[in-house]
Amino acid sequence: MAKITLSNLRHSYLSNPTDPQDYALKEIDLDWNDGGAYALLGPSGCGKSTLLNIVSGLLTPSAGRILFDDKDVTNLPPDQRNIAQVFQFPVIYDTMTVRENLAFPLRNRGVAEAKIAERVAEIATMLEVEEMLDTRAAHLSPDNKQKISMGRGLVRDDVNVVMFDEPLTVIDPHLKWKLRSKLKELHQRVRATMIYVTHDQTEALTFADQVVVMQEGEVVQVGTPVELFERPQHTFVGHFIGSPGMNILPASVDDGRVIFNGNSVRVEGGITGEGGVTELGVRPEFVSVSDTGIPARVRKVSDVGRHAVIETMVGDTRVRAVAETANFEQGAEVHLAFQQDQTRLYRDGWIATEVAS
Ligand SMILES: Nc1ncnc2c1ncn2[C@@H]1O[C@H](COP(=O)(O)OP(=O)(O)OP(=O)(O)O)[C@@H](O)[C@H]1O
Repeated sequence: MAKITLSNLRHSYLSNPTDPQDYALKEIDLDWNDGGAYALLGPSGCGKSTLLNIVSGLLTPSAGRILFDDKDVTNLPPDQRNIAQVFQFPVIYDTMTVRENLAFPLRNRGVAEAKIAERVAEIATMLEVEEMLDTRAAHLSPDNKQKISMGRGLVRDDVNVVMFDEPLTVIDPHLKWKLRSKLKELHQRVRATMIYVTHDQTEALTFADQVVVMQEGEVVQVGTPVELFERPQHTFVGHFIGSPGMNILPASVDDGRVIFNGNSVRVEGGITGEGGVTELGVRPEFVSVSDTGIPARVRKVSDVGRHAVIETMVGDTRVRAVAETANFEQGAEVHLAFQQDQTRLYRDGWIATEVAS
């Protein structure tokens, strides 16, 4: 397995790009460590597939370099990069048995039969598909087909990286969580460098130790699931991660004080930078409905099981709070309190407060 470095990477599908908007990837600098579990997370069109195709060698970037273990592979074709890929739809041979399918990538490279048998048995045990080994792939359910497709991606132990491109798309929702946790377990066992591409936050946060969040061709944050939740570096991350996402509220800064709808709000620490569009960010989990604080009116209450989401209006701005009970009347006049150490200021989307020391 290898460490992967993306250095000053940019890509445009246009022949004469001039504007930043002409680039599908704007400027990417990333290090993926040997043996790490990474996710590339972002909405449709943010550049995930472009980045994946550059790593696999299907696409040559307009600028920048890709290194595997510090060796420049930017101009190497895909077959010389030694990468395993698992796609959205299962790639298996229907006429072969599961055993033959799993053995295929090894047989193709002339691996000795004894070693193939050993490795196929190992992967089959990990995937819990031993009893299917002699079944023809055509007879498998879609989720089992995708499991075997994953097995084919994992069976070689000499690849630089295993890349998963939205691998759970075809899986029934009630089976998704099973395969999701299976993949996490597989990573812990094989310790290969793995990159998992998805637009689904749950899949990314379950699988990865480090999540790379992308928006409009840019990386907006690289962090652990906890870091992305607790301290979004950009309002996009706050909004995109969490359910419901972070409250992003229009605010102004007046003589060092942050004002939201005429109310002074205390933020986590010192304010940095100047100018720009200023907004407050506070997750619903850190907003409480209380007797004192910012006056608000309850608009809607949704009981979502273990807790309730209280949607309130502060003037014309919607603010959501997570509460233990759904015991609030629609239209009721209430007050909101923001937990100070979880309340941040953003300027032009980027975080502009420091953690209090
Ligand atoms: N072959 C292409 N030619 C021109 N533009 C392209 C091409 N492929 C992608 N793009 C554009 O590049 C940008 C990034 O697309 P990309 O497919 O990498 O995003 P994505 O995050 O993988 O989205 P999705 O999940 O929908 O595949 C988009 O604006 C897209 O329209």
